[in-house]
Amino acid sequence: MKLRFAPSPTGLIHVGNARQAIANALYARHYGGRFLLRIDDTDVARSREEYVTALQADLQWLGIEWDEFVRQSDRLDRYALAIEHLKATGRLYPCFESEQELASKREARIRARKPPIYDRAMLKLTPQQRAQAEANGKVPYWRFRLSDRMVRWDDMVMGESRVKLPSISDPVLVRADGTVLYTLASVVDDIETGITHVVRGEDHVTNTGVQIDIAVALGVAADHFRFAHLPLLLDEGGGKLSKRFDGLSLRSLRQDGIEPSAIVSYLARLGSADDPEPMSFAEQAASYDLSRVSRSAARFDMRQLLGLNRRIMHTMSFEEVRPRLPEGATEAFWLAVRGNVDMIGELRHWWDVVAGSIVPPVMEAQERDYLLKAVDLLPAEPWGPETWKTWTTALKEATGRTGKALFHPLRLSLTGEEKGPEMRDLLPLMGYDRVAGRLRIAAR
Ligand SMILES: Nc1ncnc2c1ncn2[C@@H]1O[C@H](COP(=O)(O)OP(=O)(O)OP(=O)(O)O)[C@@H](O)[C@H]1O
Repeated sequence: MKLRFAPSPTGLIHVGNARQAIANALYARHYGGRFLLRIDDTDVARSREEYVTALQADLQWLGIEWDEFVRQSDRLDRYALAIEHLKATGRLYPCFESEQELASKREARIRARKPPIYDRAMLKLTPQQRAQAEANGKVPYWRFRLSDRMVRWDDMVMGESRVKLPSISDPVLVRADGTVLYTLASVVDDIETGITHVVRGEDHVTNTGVQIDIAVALGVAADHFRFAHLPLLLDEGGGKLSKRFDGLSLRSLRQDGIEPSAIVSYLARLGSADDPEPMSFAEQAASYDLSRVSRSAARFDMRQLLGLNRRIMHTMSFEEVRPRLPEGATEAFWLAVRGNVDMIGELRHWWDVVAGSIVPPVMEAQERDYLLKAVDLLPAEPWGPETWKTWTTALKEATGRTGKALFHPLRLSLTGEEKGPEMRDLLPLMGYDRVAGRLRIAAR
């Protein structure tokens, strides 16, 4: 068994792409198969080397390892051989129509209430007409003559699937400049690199019909590959994700401080019958089941991802996170805050709360005396976990305040936040001078 993830290096990969990478890698690991990373860079105008580097780094960050690596741009000679074969067997035919001619033919067909597919006019070209076109300086591009049949396959996610080839235009597989299109390159690669299972997005369903036909023309059986098409992942507003908009790229989630295992755990189970659970890659692989993925589109839910992230962070040791903590942050700080933040990015603020400075909150005038009293009653250092209790008990006795009236003005003055980690843990980290100073500022 061998699977592959085949992104085009045309932008930073997003959570939708990552969902496919994860599905392929987990399925391969689950069955002890191999996993190949293929860079689909036949579109020279849009492919960029920096995105190849970025996507490898992003996948490695997720914990995805590949057994083999190939690039389509290194395999052009293989495609040339396949092109020769398809020409020799009459499946590729030269075309000379311009974009404009094709557009007006399409309009004419729509007006005549016919499906706007290519009319195969060039199939009827005589050798003389072709020679004439070439003598006039025209260079052909090449279309693949699709079979007149229905292609069927048993999709591992979508179930019984079919594509009616006669209702699709014969696809262009070779451009006039001789470059190959993805549709052909992908089939040649899948055959020659020994891919057995093609797991990809639902946007490829029609492609699959065409590619099965091409694969058969290249000499393999119609059921040579098993296919799984996962529904596309939509953004929170129900829109399509794109490599061109950075919003849900792995890079931006990483910069926000989301844990890679939260992303893998979330995407592995998204749209499936099983709730996402924080697990390592190996644990995910052990329980991975493609047949439990739903056929309907899944929507990315940031709150669910953050919920998982929070659970994962809660169990992380100081040693694990140390390199990503603000400079100088101690283990006591990590233990105090880790259960109260959704992502590492939020720690900067809490470090400023205990060791730096914060924007002073605006307090109600009637809290003034209370806050000054709180300064008076601050216990002398050294402070420990019991200091908060000792202090607030003394304040309660001196002022008669209880509950929210007792605690809330203190938390707000000292942290600038309504909620957050336990004050019991934060107070000793802040120290007498910072606490007294903040209370005095808040009382102004
Ligand atoms: N929103 C999405 N949800 C799930 N899978 C997706 C989504 N968008 C793309 N994919 C899948 O990601 C894989 C990599 O494809 P590809 O690199 O062509 O992505 P793409 O985002 O469609 O790229 P481009 O925008 O450059 O065409 C394919 O299996 C594709 O089906």
